[in-house]
Amino acid sequence: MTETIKRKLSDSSAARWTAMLIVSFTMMCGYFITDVMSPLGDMLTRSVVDGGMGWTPTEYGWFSGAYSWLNIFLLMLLFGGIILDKMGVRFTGVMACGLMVGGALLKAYAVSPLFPEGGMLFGFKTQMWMAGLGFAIFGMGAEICGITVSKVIVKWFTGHELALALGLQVAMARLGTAAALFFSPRIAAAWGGISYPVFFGALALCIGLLAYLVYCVMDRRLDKSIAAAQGEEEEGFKLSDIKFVVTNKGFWLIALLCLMFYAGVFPFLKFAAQLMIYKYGVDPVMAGDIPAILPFGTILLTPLFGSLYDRIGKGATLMVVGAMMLVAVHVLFALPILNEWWFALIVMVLLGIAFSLVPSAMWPSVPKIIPQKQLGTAYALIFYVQNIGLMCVPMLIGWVIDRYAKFTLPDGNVSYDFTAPMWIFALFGIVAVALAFMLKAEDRRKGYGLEEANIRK
Ligand SMILES: C[C@H](NC(=O)[C@@H](N)CCCCN)C(=O)O
Repeated sequence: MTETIKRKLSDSSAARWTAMLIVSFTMMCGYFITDVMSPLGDMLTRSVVDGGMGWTPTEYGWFSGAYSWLNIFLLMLLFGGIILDKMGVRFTGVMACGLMVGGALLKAYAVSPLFPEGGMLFGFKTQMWMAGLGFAIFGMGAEICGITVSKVIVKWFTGHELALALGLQVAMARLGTAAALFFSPRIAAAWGGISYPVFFGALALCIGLLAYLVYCVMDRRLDKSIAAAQGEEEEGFKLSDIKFVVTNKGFWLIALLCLMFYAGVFPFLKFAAQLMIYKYGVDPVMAGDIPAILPFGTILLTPLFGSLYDRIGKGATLMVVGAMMLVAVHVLFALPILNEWWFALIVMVLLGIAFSLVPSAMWPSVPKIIPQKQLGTAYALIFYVQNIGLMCVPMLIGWVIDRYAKFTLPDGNVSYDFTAPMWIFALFGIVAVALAFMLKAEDRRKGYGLEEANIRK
């Protein structure tokens, strides 16, 4: 009797790369909105007479951390992970996109002239609270979308070019960040308002939502082909899965490394434009251009390192090297040397390399530690831990700037000295290095295979 070997849709390379491109496009639009305000920090914190919005650095720090409010306090990321493992990627992805669009629109409204200015609540401007609420709703959608997209890629690429695909997805997301850093101040200056780049991003996100709906059709077909090839459905999520994940030491080392490493990158990006203006003398309209090098560099390097990991392994080593480079970068930014734009550019390129090494190895390492059935929960828990840093670090840095970095020049203008904030960022890097070494040792003990190639020969 001849047995027919049924192929899954994911065995077709055209189908899996198309799926990857579609979901990555949606994520890219999300990343645009995440950083759309980062190069506008100076505009927000300038006084109203100088054409700014008069926010304090502390308010700007709170607003930047608002991305994680609901994820942390309402445990939305954890619920998102459970919803993902229970309801699947189609329902969860569409829900997440809807939240992103709604949140982005609320944020744009809050910083537009339509919002009544002047109110105060708990010592902060109501405008900041409203923009923060929009950003918090958006952040909930963005993080749930992030874990969904990771799961989609693992679903299509396991046994194939997993790290390369995850690397390319991250690269496209970084393109969204780079576009935000580069275009946002230009759109705001050309159209005469901070809300315009945010409205533009919300529109792009609507297209991202439509793209995800197209992906849903592909996903349904993939599920049918999996059922035909395997003859049975995968077992669903159980609450005991959370216990399985949180009792795994390797999982905690990755989660804490993620917290510390990303605390030194994403929150830094929120203040990088101001660092360029006040330490390196860059013109405010071009202040986002040097930080934009960071995501641009990662666009090429993340897939490159991902493919290296796929073919020759060394995932834990890549994370150790990346974390060490993060420390070097922040120390160079902190030291009172070479306050020239070209030096800032070189250091930013180094940060781009570090920011490619760690993510390209970290995200494909999670499925080596946690089985696919619990992957949604595992990614959600890692993002949850990471969000603690994404919320607290901008608040801390904003407060440190207000308290220790702000000074008045002889001509009466306000200026900032970024030495203290940069040493704080370097400290996060040092802890990340220690964690990366511990993960490497744990891998040797438990045999997760982090140093092994991903592609099965
Ligand atoms: C893939 C990974 N994503 C995340 O870390 C998200 N939790 C945070 C997204 C914040 C966007 N500025 C990454 O981007 O490396």
